[in-house]
Amino acid sequence: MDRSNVAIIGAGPSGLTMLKALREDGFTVTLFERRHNVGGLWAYSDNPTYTTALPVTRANISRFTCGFSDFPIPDKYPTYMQPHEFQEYMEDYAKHFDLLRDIVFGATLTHARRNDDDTGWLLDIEKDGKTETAAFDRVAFCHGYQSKADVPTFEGQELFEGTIIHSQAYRDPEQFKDKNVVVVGLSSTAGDIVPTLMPVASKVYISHRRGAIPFRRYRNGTPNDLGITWRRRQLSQFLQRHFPTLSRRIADLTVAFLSRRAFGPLDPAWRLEPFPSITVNLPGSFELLMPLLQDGSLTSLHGLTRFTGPRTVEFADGTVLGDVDAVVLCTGYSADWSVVAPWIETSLPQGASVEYTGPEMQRLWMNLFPARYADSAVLLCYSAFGKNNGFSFADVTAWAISNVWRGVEKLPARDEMERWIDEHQRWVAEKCWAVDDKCDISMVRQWEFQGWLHRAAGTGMDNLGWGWKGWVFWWRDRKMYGLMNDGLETAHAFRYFETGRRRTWDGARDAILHANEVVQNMFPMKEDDIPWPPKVKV
Ligand SMILES: Cc1cc2nc3c(=O)[nH]c(=O)nc-3n(C[C@H](O)[C@H](O)[C@H](O)COP(=O)(O)OP(=O)(O)OC[C@H]3O[C@@H](n4cnc5c(N)ncnc54)[C@H](O)[C@@H]3O)c2cc1C
Repeated sequence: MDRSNVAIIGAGPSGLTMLKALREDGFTVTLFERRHNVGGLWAYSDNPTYTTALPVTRANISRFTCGFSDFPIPDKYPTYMQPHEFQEYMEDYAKHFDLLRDIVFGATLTHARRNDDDTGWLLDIEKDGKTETAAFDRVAFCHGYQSKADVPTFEGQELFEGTIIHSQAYRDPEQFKDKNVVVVGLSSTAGDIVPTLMPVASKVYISHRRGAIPFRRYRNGTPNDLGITWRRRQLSQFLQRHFPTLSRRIADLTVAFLSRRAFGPLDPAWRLEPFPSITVNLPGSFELLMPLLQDGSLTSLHGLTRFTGPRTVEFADGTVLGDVDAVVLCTGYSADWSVVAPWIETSLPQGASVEYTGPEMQRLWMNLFPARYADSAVLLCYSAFGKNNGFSFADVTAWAISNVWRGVEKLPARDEMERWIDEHQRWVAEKCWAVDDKCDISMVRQWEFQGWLHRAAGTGMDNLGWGWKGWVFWWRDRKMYGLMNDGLETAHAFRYFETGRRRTWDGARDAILHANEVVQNMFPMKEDDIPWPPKVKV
């Protein structure tokens, strides 16, 4: 195969599935990972510059819908997995498919550039203190869309003599023993960190500019994500496409209703409301944080505006705290573009009907391919908000990319991709900025993205549901038709539909049946039997 020598950066779920898919399709692949193990941010690291899930973090989707497509998550794991369990699962996945032989651990990509005749890539890889340059035909950048800490700067920050750290560097609450701590940002990360601070710190405040949707993992004794089926997903995409305002309204009202029902009345003093729109902001995992607001031990404050002295902090409503020892910034992450900075193109949206004041956006077709180098580079660090569940998204994306590079799936011409990017950026600006001024700019139009993804990947899932081929499948295998459309949305479905196709996995049917059976036997649980969180006060 021509141009078959591919480098992959990062051994998280995206990089692992990319390695597997490309190797199966005949590419020669080398994966560079700066950590010493697989698992991405689920592999705990002490390095304060690496994003890491904390031991207290729990997955926000259940194990039934988030695994790899041909490697079921074993029943020994809890419904909502912990980081070390995900890491172990990925380790087992890598061993099972013999992926480790193509991975170079402890190897950091510092710089990627085109070679002199513009036919391939030169990668500077640092390992054991030495940097060497390696040449590749193609590169898949899977180094994480949450690899860089978003660190705001505040007026008067230089006056402050306490500690200011970003959540990326937060590991041990003991450093905050007996301190007064302000946590900035009301996010899932704050939802993880605040409860670890409470037992050791003297006083903890949470400062936030806007509300947030509190998310509870179980509803009526059943994991929330089990309510999402392939058919409902398609219906929601249809509504989003043809009736965007109505669909946003329905989604927001439903979420507001469910959040209030899950946590009881929300005190205005917590300032969780007004909720941001779920269509541009994900809900927060606050199950451990909510009881702290409810019993008054955690105080909600307006957005932090400036520092005015060695320990003095001022907030948007004029509140001043004069005894602050530390500020923990839970202000989010973005992709680290520094390694690709010299050649990745960025731009501001042009011609949008709203004033866009956000950052420049990377110019990527489908949030994946730089139009100029679509045949030799892909960046999985821009995510696709509202994507398929968990790791199966990485799986399906890897198949689509491999098909493109094998020449099985054709991409549009470059100028068409550029036009799509212009229009996409306008859409993001209008969708986000009309609703909120801080939202995930990695969104894609799901009806368009999912259609392309599944067609390009050859899963056959784009034909399920109401389409003609879906009815043929209904005729052929009614039980599976029902389970794949209206049952659990398992990753294995992506390997079943087009029996006999390249990606079909013989174990898919049994895995789908088994997962549906387990779920039916396990749920709904009685309120007292729900294992996580330990107890929710309502
Ligand atoms: C705290 C937290 C909780 C989350 N919870 C969930 C959840 O519950 N469910 C869910 O689906 N998603 C969750 N996510 C999203 C998470 O990003 C994905 O689950 C997933 O880890 C993304 O996979 P990835 O392979 O794209 O990136 P990552 O997991 O970030 O992996 C990227 C890898 O690239 C390596 N790398 C980075 N730069 C370089 C370099 N220059 N050279 C070499 N290697 C490099 C990193 O060391 C890392 O191993 C969470 C994210 C965070 C931060």
